[in-house]
Amino acid sequence: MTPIALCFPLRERHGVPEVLLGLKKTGFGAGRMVGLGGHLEPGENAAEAACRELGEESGLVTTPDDVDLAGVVDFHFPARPEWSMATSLFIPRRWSGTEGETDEIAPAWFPHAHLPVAQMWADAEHWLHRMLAGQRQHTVVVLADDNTTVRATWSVPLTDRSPS
Ligand SMILES: Nc1[nH]c(=O)nc2c1ncn2[C@H]1C[C@H](O)[C@@H](COP(=O)(O)OP(=O)(O)OP(=O)(O)O)O1
Repeated sequence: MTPIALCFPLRERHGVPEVLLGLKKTGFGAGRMVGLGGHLEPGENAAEAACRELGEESGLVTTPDDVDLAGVVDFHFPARPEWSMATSLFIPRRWSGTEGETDEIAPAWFPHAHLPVAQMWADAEHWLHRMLAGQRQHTVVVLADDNTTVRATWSVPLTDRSPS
């Protein structure tokens, strides 16, 4: 399983909670709306990677001391095992800067109640809403052989012993 770290800035606009996602323009999952983030670099932990990737993909700046682990999702692609990922989800408590589009991704804010589900991976509904509701869970997603639809998924509360 390749370790991946994602970072989900949250804000409130006119009393409506919003999350920052990004339209992926290149690489794995191009054309989909995803969490900002990516692979860990050698020597990096997941929180460090989440902060670095947030900066590279959106321009927002935060630090590992300012992010909280909000969940873990394992994406299993049995038909393409090399795509399988162990994903740590982080929510930053604070950040600086203004988000902007990069060559890789176009960030955009979405109200929690109006996530762009049609543009997202089909499994996102199984874990993203719960994470946004404050539930810290370890979710396992098994993709079907089309590498797109969901064959199975389950979640357990995140414990200190869950991988991150
Ligand atoms: N089943 C799935 N459900 C989901 O919601 N997001 C998924 C997913 N499978 C992959 N992703 C997302 C998470 C992350 O945003 C992205 C994979 O990480 P990366 O952006 O790192 O990939 P790339 O190879 O394009 O980029 P680099 O890490 O910069 O090399 O795909």
